[in-house]
Amino acid sequence: MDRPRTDIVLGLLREPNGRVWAEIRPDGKHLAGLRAFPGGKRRDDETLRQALARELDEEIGIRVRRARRVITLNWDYPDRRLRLIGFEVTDWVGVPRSGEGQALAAEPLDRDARADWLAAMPPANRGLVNALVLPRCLAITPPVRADGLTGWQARLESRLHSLPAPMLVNLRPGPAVGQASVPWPALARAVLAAGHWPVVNPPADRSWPEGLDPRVGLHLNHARLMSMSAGQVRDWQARGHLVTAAVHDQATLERAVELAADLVTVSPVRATATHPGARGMGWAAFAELAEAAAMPVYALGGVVVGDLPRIWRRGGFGVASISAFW
Ligand SMILES: Nc1nc2c([nH]c(=O)n2[C@@H]2O[C@H](COP(=O)(O)OP(=O)(O)OP(=O)(O)O)[C@@H](O)[C@H]2O)c(=O)[nH]1
Repeated sequence: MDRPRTDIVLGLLREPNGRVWAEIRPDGKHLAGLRAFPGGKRRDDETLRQALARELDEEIGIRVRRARRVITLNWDYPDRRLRLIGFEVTDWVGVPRSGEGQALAAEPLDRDARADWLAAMPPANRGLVNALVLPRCLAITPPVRADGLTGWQARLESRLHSLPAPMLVNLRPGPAVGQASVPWPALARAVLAAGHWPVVNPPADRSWPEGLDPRVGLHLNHARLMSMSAGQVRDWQARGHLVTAAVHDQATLERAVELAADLVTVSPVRATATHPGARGMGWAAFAELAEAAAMPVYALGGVVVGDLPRIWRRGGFGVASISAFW
């Protein structure tokens, strides 16, 4: 039988100016020399929040006043099986200071600083960093209609300015238009100019991100998720691209975890008008997939922004939709 997981509570302390506190793991400890969030093991007699309060008091001398759980992820090291529980802490008493001799500093963390943080932290922390920078809403564009790409692009550009920024915007003109005719760089620029975070579907030749703005994310649909090599995905991520993936079941989730996708959509949660005939998996199945994920999970399929509290209760992170946003 698998060894039980050890719960690790982590404080993601965010200052009002957007800086986030992190320490350098001290010599002699697991992951020594890497940047890490303050926190540690939950004791058997503690709740998660009690453990968070104790760890942050002991380690950096602060008293937590407001914290919300933003992500939980399972991570296996060769010698230990962990469950990392990240709490975003936005109000506390005291100034964080090193209580255990570790270097401690608050650094900016936003979309542009994301890649530097990921490079400095252990791979396990990718999901935690992403949970601090990703918007909760992912708007997927509807496909091109009878009026063609020009009408679609005009509708997109006008809508972008009325969507509350920032959002993730997944550009999907759909199969009716040839990849070659889609003006991807111009579309991505329009999304960026409106303050959002563009995500595109790379064509099959896979060499495409050459020269692409690193702020543009790349989406792996089912076919790409199953065929893409981990090395290719790592290469995109090393250039700063966010990599998103479509998950429908345990097998596709395992593949997304293997490729270390930055976020996944899980669908269809409910039956939707855009995919007639597809039955929703329901919230219990969604929760099971969210629990096994190592990255932020967006519910997709018949969900709306008002479902966010329900999504959070089931271990999800955000909401993805076509019809809720267009
Ligand atoms: N504090 C902290 N630990 C992390 C992070 N990411 C991550 O994988 N871990 C792992 O989570 C565990 C944290 O537990 P800990 O800090 O109480 O454990 P430790 O090994 O330092 O102390 P120990 O000597 O009591 O075993 C370690 O195995 C650590 O490598 C992180 O961002 N912060």
